[in-house]
Parts: sequence; structure tokens; C-alpha cells
Amino acid sequence: MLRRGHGLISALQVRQAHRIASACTTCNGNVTALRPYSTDPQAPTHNVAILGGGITGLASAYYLAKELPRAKITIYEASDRIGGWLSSKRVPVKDGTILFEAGPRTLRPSANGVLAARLVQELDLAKDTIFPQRTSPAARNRYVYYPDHLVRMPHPAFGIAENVWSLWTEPIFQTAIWSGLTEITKDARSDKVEDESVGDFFSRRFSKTVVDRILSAVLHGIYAGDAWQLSAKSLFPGLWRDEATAGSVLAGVLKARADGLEVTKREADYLQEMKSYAWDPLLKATLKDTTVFTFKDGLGMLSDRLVRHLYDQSNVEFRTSTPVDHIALSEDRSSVSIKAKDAEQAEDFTHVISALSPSHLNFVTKQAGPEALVPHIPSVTVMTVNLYFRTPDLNPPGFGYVIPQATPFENNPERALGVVFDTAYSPGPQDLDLSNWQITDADQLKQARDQGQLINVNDFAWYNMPDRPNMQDDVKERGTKLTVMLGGHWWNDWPVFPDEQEGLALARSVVERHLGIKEEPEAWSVNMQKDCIPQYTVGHEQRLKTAHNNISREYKGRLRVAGSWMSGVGVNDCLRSAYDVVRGLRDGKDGTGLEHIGTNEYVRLKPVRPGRKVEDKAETE
Ligand SMILES: C=Cc1c2[nH]c(c1C)Cc1[nH]c(c(CCC(=O)O)c1C)Cc1[nH]c(c(C)c1CCC(=O)O)Cc1[nH]c(c(C)c1C=C)C2
Repeated sequence: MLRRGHGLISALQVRQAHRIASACTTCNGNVTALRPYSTDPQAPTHNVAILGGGITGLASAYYLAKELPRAKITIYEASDRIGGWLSSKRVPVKDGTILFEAGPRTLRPSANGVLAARLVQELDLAKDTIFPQRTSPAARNRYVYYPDHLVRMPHPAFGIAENVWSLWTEPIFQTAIWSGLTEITKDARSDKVEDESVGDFFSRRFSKTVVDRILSAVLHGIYAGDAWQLSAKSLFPGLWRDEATAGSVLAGVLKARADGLEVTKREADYLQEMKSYAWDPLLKATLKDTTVFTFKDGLGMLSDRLVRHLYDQSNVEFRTSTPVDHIALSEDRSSVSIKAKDAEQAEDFTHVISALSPSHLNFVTKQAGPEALVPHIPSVTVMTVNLYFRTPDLNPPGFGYVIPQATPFENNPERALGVVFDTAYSPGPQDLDLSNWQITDADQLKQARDQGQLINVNDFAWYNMPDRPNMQDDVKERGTKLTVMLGGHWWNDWPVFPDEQEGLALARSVVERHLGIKEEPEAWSVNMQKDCIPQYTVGHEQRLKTAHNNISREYKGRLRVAGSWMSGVGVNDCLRSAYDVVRGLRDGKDGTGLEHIGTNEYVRLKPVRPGRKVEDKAETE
């Protein structure tokens, strides 16, 4: 069995271990001197095992330590690495180092993302955060590749003329306006329809062309999934309900504008709670000006910082390289025993939080097949290929582009899902040069900082006005960094996936065809993210209800679940499910983490009055 210190060392990449060693006041820079686990003088109230050391497991441990400070917490992770899909690495290039993200790369500070923003404050990450402004091209310019070129999606900031011209002339928008205008005239679905695919739902309400050319692109960018398989009820619960209650999606949206948005009671309570948070005023102001944010060493900084924070808690133990073989409820139902693969004996815990995928959970509960604890939830594999080119500005300014299902095969034979323009998220060497600044008076900026005011330079909000902005790519000359996303549902039936060299060749072929980039990349990285995105296919809600009933019946509140397979596949959603599962445990309910699924209690939020700023709206909602 691994003790706390040993577990930590093997848990982290060398870079992480060094960071922790230097940050930990009790370690004297020597990782082997990290103190072993020590118990609280007062008996622990709960003895909780967390299965899985990805972002959900880490966040669950974090919220547990906060909400139940006397709980003993043990984190089991099968691999020798903590952090799961969050995977950032620094790569050398000729004139410095650049940062490659294999998985998610940005976070939104709204809705479930308020939790991420709170972690920025609580883990003292604000000074390492990069805040692209909501007016920046990274935030505004989003492209879709259809049928053979990039189309910039309309945005109020581009003006009526450009937006109308684009809507009128681009084939991607064919039928979009007319189907939007006539949506309200279409019959509502029958009460008997329990769920249907996003494709079927939007085809009925709007048009098939809208699904194939626009919506499927959006779904690629989030789920890497197939519009004709994903569930309308689970992905668009608000619109699904609008059709049932208001007769049409448009009528529902108009009603929400007039009378206020209808949300579940649980959601309203969460939003209320988020509103009362004690924000650092400067961070709050900075976040209001931001739609996405990231960190100077990538999103991996979030998991690193969580690990460091947890390590400092005497009641938290990491067990890495420790796959769990099975778990079982004790006969008197007072505990769950966990048997790790190489352990001689099982260990008892009062509660277990599983941050595992459904198939892993079924494996450890020995309830797979027809007896599965959690019904099968499919997932897709995404290959991300990071490319770094010496020449700057090889892509148009913006966030990147997604490729819809309707893009003809000859224009996307690689079956790419999209390309992210990573250089847009981070200041570059040009931002160090004062003469490049939109505001050049540094003294004035510093004065503003001292008064706690927000400081924006070029496209970024500079939290606390550092002498040097946070940059992901530490280079003398700016280059172009892109990530090509391949696979997803396109690879569903493939018996084998491309290897590294094939992935690189596919990605280069994509950027040559779509962006005209023929240059040899100076650095690259191919990352196979096997089964990384769960697919909420038609009937997903029913599967979650079944899972809830099974877990509740078999484990009587002793086993609870969290993760990306239930109510959202993003990092923010993982944080939210961790937050909720811990609060369920704290409140002592006989919950599973899935008790909210299909709840029918709705409340109406206050309507947003015209003229009110969007950001104020986000905060209230
Ligand atoms: C590994 C690839 C991923 C793809 N989607 C996700 C991942 C991790 C998950 C995801 N992506 C987005 C959302 C919406 C919520 C949000 O936080 O914005 C979710 C849940 C949006 C998004 N899509 C792309 C980016 C850069 C973002 C912002 C969030 C992030 O950094 O992941 C680009 C993109 N992601 C995927 C594809 C195919 C794609 C194409 C350009 C798949």
C-alpha cells in the first residue's frame, strides 16, 4: 500500500513534484521528506474514499475537505498520474518554450464555471490566469468550415450589414432564417415522445439543413458527437421543455424574456448561492470582462494547484498507481469495503465517491453486462494534434473553427472535427512592447491597479497589472499554434485508430487544405484521448434514473457518483457534479449524486430588462 508521501511522488510528473516540494514549507525542497499521513486528534466524522484522481476526483476531495473538515479522505488513482484529461505540457522550440494542451484548454466563468472562477480565487491562481477580453477576436470570432471555406459566425459587434450579408449569401445559412421565422407555426410534439435525437428535434422545429450545416458543427465542438444520436432532452432541456409547455421553442424563449427564465429549483438555489460569494473585487471586475480564461501553464495548473492544496491537508491521502479491484457494501450497511488490486486486505470506508467512468464503476462493483449498476453510456475517442509553426498569423484572428457533418467528404476526407487557434488565448511577445499597447501610459495603468480598477491591455485583462503579462508561449518571436481535433463519432466503428505519425499526417493535411499551411511544424504533439467524451445519446436521462435507482438500492447512500457522464461533459460540469455530490453527502441525504435527474420542480427567475448588461444577467442567473 502506498503511503501519502510515496503516493504523491509517483502521482505527479517530475515538474509537479518539484513545484510542490518548493512550495511546501515542511519539505525543505526535499520530496522524500514529505510528512506521512497524520490523523486529526478528534475522531473523523466520515472516512471517505474517492475513486479516480482526475479533475472530478480532485474537486470532490477539495469540496469534502472544505465542507467536512473532519473527514478522512483517501484518493485512489489507478495510474501514476493525477489530473486525468487535463494535460498541459511545455515543449522546447528554437527561441524558448511553448505550451501544448492535450485536452481542454479554456474555462468559462459563467453558470457552472462560477465554481472554476471561485477556485481561481481560493487556490490563489488569479495572478497566473490569462483573461482574454470579451471583445477580443478569440471571444468573438468563431468560424464554421462549410462547404469549402471558413464562415465567420454572425455577432452583434460585426454590424448589421456584415451579418445580414453573411446570412443572405453563405450556403451554411440556407433555410436558417425562414425556418427560424416559421418555427412558431409548427405543431408541438406528442406527449408520448419521451426523447429524440437533437437532429430529429431541430429538424422538426427548424430544418434538417440547419442541423447538418450548423448545429452538428456546434455539437462537434462540445461533444465530438453525432447530432443524429445525441439526446435533445439531455442536451437542450430548456428548449425541449419550451416545446412542451409553450408550444414552440421561440414562444418559450420570448416568454423567458418577458417573464423570466424558468429553471429547476435546484439550479435556482445554486445560482443564488453563487451570487452571495465574497469575491475579490478586482477578480470580479476582471471576470466580468472575460468569456473564457486559462492559465499561463495551461489548465494542468488547476489540477496541480488542487493537488498541492490537498497535500497540505493532514486528513487527505493520495494512493496513486493503485487500481481498485472491487468494492462491496458491508453486511450491516454501515461501510463500503475497497480491495485494491495488489493489496492483501480490503479496507473499510463510511462512504465512497466514484469519479470513475460508468464502465470502470461497473467493473469495480462487479456489476457489468445486463446486471450493470450503470447502464451502458457510450463515449468517443478524440485525437488532438498540437502543431506549432514558426510563421505568425497563419490563421485568421479568432477562436478556431468547427466542421459540420454536412461538409462534403472531399473537403474533409480526414474526418476532422475542427481546429483551435491556440495563439489567440494568450498574450505574445508583441504584448511586452509598450508601443504596441492600445493604452501606452503605464503609470496611468499602475495607478488604476492601485485603485482596484480593471486594467485592459490589447485583448487581455491584466489582473493586478504585472510587469509582464502571463504568456503561455515563452518565445522571442511569435509563431502560430493550432490544435487539430480528429475522430469523435467519425471513428465509432473503426477497428483501429491512426497511430502518431498517421495522426500528424492527417492534421497537416487538414491545415494545408483549410488554411493553406504548407510549412513544416517546428513542434508537434499527437495525443490519443481514448473514450474521453461520454455521449448523451437518446434515452440518456432514463439511463441515469436507472443508475440512480440501482446505486440507491444496492449501496444505501454509501456510494455516490460524480463525473462527466451525467450532467455535462466539460471541466466546469465536472466541478459542479463534485460540488453537488459533496453537498449531498454533507447534508446526509440518502443520495447517489444522481438524485436531481428528471426533477420537475421549476421556478422562474426575474426577467432581464432590456438595456441591462449581459454580464449582469449572467451573474443573476
Ligand atoms: C478534447 C476535446 C474536447 C472537445 N470538446 C470538449 C473537449 C474536452 C469539451 C467541451 N468543449 C467545449 C465545451 C463547452 C463548454 C465550454 O467550456 O466552453 C465543452 C464541454 C467548447 C470548446 N470547444 C473547443 C474549445 C477550445 C472549447 C472551449 C473549452 C475547451 O477548452 O475545451 C474546440 C473543440 N473541442 C472539441 C472539438 C472537436 C473542437 C473543435 C474546434 C472536442
